[in-house]
Amino acid sequence: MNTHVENTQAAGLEWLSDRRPTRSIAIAGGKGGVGKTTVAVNLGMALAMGGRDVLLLDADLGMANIDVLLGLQPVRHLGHMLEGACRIEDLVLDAAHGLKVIPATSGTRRMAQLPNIEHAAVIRAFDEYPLAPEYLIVDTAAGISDSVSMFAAASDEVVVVVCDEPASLTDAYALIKVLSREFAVNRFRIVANMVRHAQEGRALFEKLSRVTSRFLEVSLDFMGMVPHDEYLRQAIRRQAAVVDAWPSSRSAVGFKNLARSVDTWGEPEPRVQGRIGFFADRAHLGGGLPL
Ligand SMILES: Nc1ncnc2c1ncn2[C@@H]1O[C@H](COP(=O)(O)OP(=O)(O)OP(=O)(O)O)[C@@H](O)[C@H]1O
Repeated sequence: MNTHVENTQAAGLEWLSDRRPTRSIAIAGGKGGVGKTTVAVNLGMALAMGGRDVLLLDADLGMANIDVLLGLQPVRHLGHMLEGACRIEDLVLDAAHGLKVIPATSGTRRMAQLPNIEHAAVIRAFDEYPLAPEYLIVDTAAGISDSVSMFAAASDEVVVVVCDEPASLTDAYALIKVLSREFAVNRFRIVANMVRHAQEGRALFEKLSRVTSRFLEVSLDFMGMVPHDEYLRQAIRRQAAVVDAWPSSRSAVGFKNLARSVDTWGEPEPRVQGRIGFFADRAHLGGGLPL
């Protein structure tokens, strides 16, 4: 049996169909610590275990930690590419199940405070990326800095992670407001993380929806929820994604459901004219997605 089929069956993710054109998905949240990186890593890994070709970009520049979470040892990071020392494809690391990772760096003030022209250079670098993945998952930083806004606005989809804390909802609202008013992003997918029971996830989504529908011209879709799960911490200690280390745990099941939902999304919204985007030069990929 080939590895691709084995991975899919082992993960209980038999949704596979034909190869997809590239879709970029930013994972954001406003507030720190709501689980953006956890969602990015496990969603990426679940899709990879389902046989999808996934590239995970650590865009939490300056406080990056995807490499640590997945036990990878980067030699170079995005800073080296910006200095012209290497190309974007030279940064790619191989994680389990074929998941590919582009690391950033941690503890570097220059990377945390890049000017917008360099954020744009990171996004444009993907135009030259030789093998377009089916999914590019972009883990963004906390807050509503220019970096977060630019990476989110450059993606086909924006996933907003929330949890049951008042500051999480107010920060998620602030992020959605900035992205809609200043960057014309008008569709958001909401993930409720660390939920204690199913009603809590829905209730969080509905609370956020009520406020956005009153004050903003945006559409919010409930993407799903991930339970609070101690196995996640154990997976972190093992430097592995929980979907890989404990595929039957509560959180792993939640992440796999998120991955299934991603794989059923329809066409992305057409890109706003003139805005830079990941894989904007997609004509050569034959994907036929609107630019
Ligand atoms: N569903 C969950 N169950 C239990 N713990 C979780 C869950 N999701 C995230 N965590 C834990 O919460 C902490 C914060 O998660 P994470 O680093 O993914 O958040 P973040 O939003 O990316 O943070 P930052 O804003 O600092 O980048 C981590 O210790 C993580 O293991």
